[in-house]
Amino acid sequence: MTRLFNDPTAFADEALEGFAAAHRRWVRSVTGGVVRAGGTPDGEVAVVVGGGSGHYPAFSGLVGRGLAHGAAVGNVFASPSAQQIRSVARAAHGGAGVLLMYGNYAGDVLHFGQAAERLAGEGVEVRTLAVTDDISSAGPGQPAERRGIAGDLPVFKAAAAAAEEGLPLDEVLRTAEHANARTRSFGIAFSGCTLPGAGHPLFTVPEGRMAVGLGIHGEPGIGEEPLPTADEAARLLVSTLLKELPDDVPTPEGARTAVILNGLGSVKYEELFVVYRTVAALLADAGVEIVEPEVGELVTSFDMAGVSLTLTWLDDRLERLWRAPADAPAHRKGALEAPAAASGPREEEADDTAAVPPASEESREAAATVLTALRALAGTVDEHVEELGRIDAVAGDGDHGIGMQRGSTAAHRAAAEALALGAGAGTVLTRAADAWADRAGGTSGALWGTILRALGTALGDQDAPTASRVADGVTEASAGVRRLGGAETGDKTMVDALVPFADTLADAVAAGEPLTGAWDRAATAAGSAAAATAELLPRKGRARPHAEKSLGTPDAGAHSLALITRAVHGVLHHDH
Ligand SMILES: Nc1ncnc2c1ncn2[C@@H]1O[C@H](COP(=O)(O)OP(=O)(O)O)[C@@H](O)[C@H]1O
Ligand SMILES: O=C(COP(=O)(O)O)[C@@H](O)CO
Repeated sequence: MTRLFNDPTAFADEALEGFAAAHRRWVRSVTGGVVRAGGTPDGEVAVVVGGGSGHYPAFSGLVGRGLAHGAAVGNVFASPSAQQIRSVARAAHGGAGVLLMYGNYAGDVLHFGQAAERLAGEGVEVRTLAVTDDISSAGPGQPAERRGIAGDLPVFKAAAAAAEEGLPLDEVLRTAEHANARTRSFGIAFSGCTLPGAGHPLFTVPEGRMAVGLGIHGEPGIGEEPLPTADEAARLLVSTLLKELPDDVPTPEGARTAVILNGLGSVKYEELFVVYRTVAALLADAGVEIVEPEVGELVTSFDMAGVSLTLTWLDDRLERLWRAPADAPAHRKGALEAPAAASGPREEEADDTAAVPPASEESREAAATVLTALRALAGTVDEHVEELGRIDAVAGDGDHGIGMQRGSTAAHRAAAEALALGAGAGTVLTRAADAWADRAGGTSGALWGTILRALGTALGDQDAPTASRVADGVTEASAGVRRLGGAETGDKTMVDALVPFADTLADAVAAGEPLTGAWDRAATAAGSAAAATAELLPRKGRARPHAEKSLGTPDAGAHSLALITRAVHGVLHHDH
């Protein structure tokens, strides 16, 4: 249960504010997150990490000398937006390039990827690395599909220590890739977590049972077994990880590992120590030498009761980096030398959103209808916020309602501001697109940003918004979402509703049907397709590791898209 909060939608922002106020010796707040208080030494590669809130000390608590140079911090269980990441990366950049590091979640991959593109376009040398240590999230043959959990710490640290040694960007990246390839985690859980403001946990584990193969977003485990003793838990964790050694570690005998026994939020330190006692003994029995173990909370999931074991199989180089001194709010070891010279805080950019491009009278009239449609969109999301969260919690992380609400509210507000400045339909939509992606983060933030932007580009600020321009915009939105997310129909994502929506609209408009009737037909197609996703097994996104659990429940993103298209039809219908 999360008891202490004000407005649940402000929880992440308020927590970050308090964190920064309490840790001024280490960090400085910037738009989108925090950077080291002392800045990045000139000429040093900056390691910028990030992810959703709800995982403290990941990610802000890992910013400090010997560890990350900055952290982009998203909403609860949602990736930070590309804009936040870009802002933190620019503030952390010490002139030698930036390595962006994050867990391998759909929203993170989309937003960090977009941020990397923007930074590169601005002349910042940038590389990305997604941590993939959780062996329960995909088989050994699909390492790139695995998600990042407590293995974040050793992989981030290897990269940051390599940066501190003065290595160039590509060497820092290679070091991070090597550390990631040699890091494996596995976990178990006894109860799920409750998001701020929610009345019940994202999942429950029956009395006397444990979930095996946990995620860090209260995702249910991939299996269930009887509740173990501490020794049995230790045996399960160790034996599972010893069965999957990295390719270049032929046997545990004589190997050396960094070991992390991580508490997920409500397992007591003493309980962790009781488990660690046996973990250490079992590893010793297998001939493994433990190097500087960590037992405590390093990547959490609110009040989830769970524990995970991480092993990073060391070679001489990785061992030196793991042992290197660090001084971050949540991870300190060794003694650091005097800091190298760092440039002062980099200026935040001025807000250039005031002026809008000139627009024709026709386009400004259309912009008023767009605003009404965005109001209806936000209204239907508000009305269904709990239902969307409930659907997402079946096999995902339960935040779809909250994310859509933050995004659609911000989009409506930005659109209203642009309209008041005299913007045309295209600019109103592109401002709404940016606001949605920037405020919401998460997978749906990136995808809805893409949808609104495609529509805005198709409508422009000069021409009349004809039915065929709208249909072209929706067709481009459908292509853009598939390009960005890599999902196709049948993967159980919003694409399953978006493609039939776009295709039906385009066909009806091409057949000469007026926009309102064509949209009606398309919204009906989206509704049926969204309902039919209940019978699909997810192949993308957060729900994938829990495929069977999601059978019988539609995809949250497909359902919200269908609700939105129907609400927008109400506006078109009313207008004509
Ligand atoms: N690769 C993808 N392409 C298109 N849509 C996706 C993809 N991955 C996930 N989704 C959609 O995103 C929805 C979840 O959105 P959101 O709650 O923002 O996710 P998260 O919490 O994982 O960031 C899913 O229900 C699905 O419709
Ligand atoms: O949830 C996180 C980011 O992934 P999404 O796919 O946006 O949910 C975050 O908590 C871990 O980085």
